[in-house]
Amino acid sequence: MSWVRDGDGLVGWGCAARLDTSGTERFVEADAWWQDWAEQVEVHDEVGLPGTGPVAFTSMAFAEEPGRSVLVVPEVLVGQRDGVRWVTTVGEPAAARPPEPVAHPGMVRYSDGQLSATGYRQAVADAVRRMREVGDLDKIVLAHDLLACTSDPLDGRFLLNNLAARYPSCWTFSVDGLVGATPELLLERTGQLVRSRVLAGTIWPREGRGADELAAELLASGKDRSEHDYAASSLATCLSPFCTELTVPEEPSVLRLRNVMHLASDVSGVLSGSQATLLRMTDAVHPTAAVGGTPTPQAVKLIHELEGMDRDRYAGPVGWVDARGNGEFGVALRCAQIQSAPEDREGRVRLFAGCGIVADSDPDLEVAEAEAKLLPMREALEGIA
Ligand SMILES: C=C(O[C@H]1C=CC=C(C(=O)O)[C@@H]1O)C(=O)O
Repeated sequence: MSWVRDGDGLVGWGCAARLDTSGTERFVEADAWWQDWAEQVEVHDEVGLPGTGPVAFTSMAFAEEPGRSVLVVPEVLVGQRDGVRWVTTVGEPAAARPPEPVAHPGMVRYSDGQLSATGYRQAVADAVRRMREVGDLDKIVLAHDLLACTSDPLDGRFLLNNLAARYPSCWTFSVDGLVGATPELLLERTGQLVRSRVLAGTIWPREGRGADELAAELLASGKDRSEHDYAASSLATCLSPFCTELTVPEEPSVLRLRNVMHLASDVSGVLSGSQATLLRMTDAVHPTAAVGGTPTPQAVKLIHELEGMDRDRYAGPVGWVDARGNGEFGVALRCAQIQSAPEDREGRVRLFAGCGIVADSDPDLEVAEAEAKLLPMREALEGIA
């Protein structure tokens, strides 16, 4: 299990406690379980920072149905934050074995997942037609998947090392086989402060175009600005009832990554005295219009109809919570679900990528954008340095 950004973060192993849950009440159940569990343990914490003491790595399903959500409390946790390092153990962990060396997964073969690129193009075209003809939807985020098989066993650490090296500003995560490097922070809580990095609106490298030129084009694109505004306002609307102050930038900035650039809004707030926990607040803001759409209920319903696939935990909240209520949740993007067991002779993994669609989206460009968003995971699998 891990959650690492720029070398800081948490890495855990072993399982001291675990909850599997699903359905509409998954966040409520997860929250109650974690609070109960944390109340019953005796904690000796000499460090007192966010992420010290017991921590539950968390990965929630995107949708109410189907989907499974999981919380895992590792037996051993190693943390680092601003030059401070710590180790947390829960109970009497089994004697540590020296870690196995990380092996290359060999050759990679790709095949269609539950929704092929052609099916995805059609789903986007259908959504655009519906937006233009019916007019009950302003934005929808549609995704598709891709299967990859590796000729040798697949070790999640191989992917994590590559992602963390190539995308240091992203949050590189691994929870129960869901591995990725997300640039999008759904919600971070540190004491009474909350923070979010909303992303929506994307441009990707094109022949003969410099980075500054691309960034300027993205900022000037009305289509991307409207995609972004829906996402930022969905987050702000759902978060503001919990806050006495909430600051949303008037204009987005550009986040530059090696595969894509995004319009970004860094939102920050101060919580009111309410007892809302991070998991309850996450329940309130998920799914933002960066992964759902506007209005949310119509968009989520149409996602199910048009994609016809199970997103599982892709685009759901992923991260960690500690026993004091601090924690970080990213949006599980640029990720893959490892389906093979570590002892399997071949690896099997399901990759995901999606795009925000508005009435003037072009289905061919959305297919190309999803390709660009699949690159980090494909290159990590192929071991491209
Ligand atoms: C849904 C994804 O990206 C979201 C986050 C950033 C930009 C997005 C966009 O421009 O469409 C998406 O809203 C994904 O990477 O699968």
